[in-house]
Amino acid sequence: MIKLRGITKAFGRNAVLKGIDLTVEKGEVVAILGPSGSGKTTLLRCINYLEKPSAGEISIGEFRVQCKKPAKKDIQALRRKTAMVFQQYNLFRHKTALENVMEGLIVVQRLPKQEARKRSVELLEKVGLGDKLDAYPSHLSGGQQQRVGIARALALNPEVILFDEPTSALDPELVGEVLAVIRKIAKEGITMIIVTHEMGFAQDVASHIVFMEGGAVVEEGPPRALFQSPKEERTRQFLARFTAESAYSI
Ligand SMILES: Nc1ncnc2c1ncn2[C@@H]1O[C@H](COP(=O)(O)OP(=O)(O)OP(=O)(O)O)[C@@H](O)[C@H]1O
Repeated sequence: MIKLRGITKAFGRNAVLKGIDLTVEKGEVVAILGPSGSGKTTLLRCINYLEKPSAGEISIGEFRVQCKKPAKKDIQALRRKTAMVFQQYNLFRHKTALENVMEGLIVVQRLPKQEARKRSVELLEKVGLGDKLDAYPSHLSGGQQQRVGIARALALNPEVILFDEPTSALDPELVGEVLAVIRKIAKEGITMIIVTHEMGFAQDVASHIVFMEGGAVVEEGPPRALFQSPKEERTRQFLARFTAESAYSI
């Protein structure tokens, strides 16, 4: 189980996270929704210390970090327990798909090269890229690069995978293939926190939805309740805006 308590983050005078509490059960898929600038990405980045929270506490199982004064070893441990899938993929440009996935297994998990290779091939096959092992990122579509990013995150065998708007950099026709892979691994019981603007996907895949605005959690609950009968006016307005926009784009 993952527990965030009182996560606070400011950039200068801009208070971006105002004491976030969140509990994610093992195997749960949590989608974080909210308007642009509400702090969704910052929250995700705080969970694996790509951003340093100003205050709060992060627990993953028995492991606990006090964010104000974390020990260096605790930050390293936190990073090993969490893997991030980035909006812009963040692959090594000069490494092949296979080498990108192997990297974490060799450097972080210290697996022997042959073992790392075998596991990476399996993971790339799992995300449908068994025929692209030796391709460099520049020869892969955005959707394929993101699937390498997902294989790389899975390779680390983390307690939770953090997805930061995994499809928002993709051309519309490539979104489906990435969402299909995320759907597939969600069914395997991997704990995930997904920041997304894909409402249909969130509704479909997530077991729990969190709606954020202005650096705070406004409302959270199961998808059905939150989408069909939101309690808060701000959630209602946000969802109504999205529904109107998608109707317009059709
Ligand atoms: N590195 C940074 N330095 C200064 N301000 C930042 C930094 N990163 C984010 N912010 C600010 O924090 C606020 C929240 O940004 P964040 O990216 O977390 O929002 P978001 O909800 O993920 O938005 P979007 O849906 O547009 O990605 C914004 O006001 C943003 O300008």
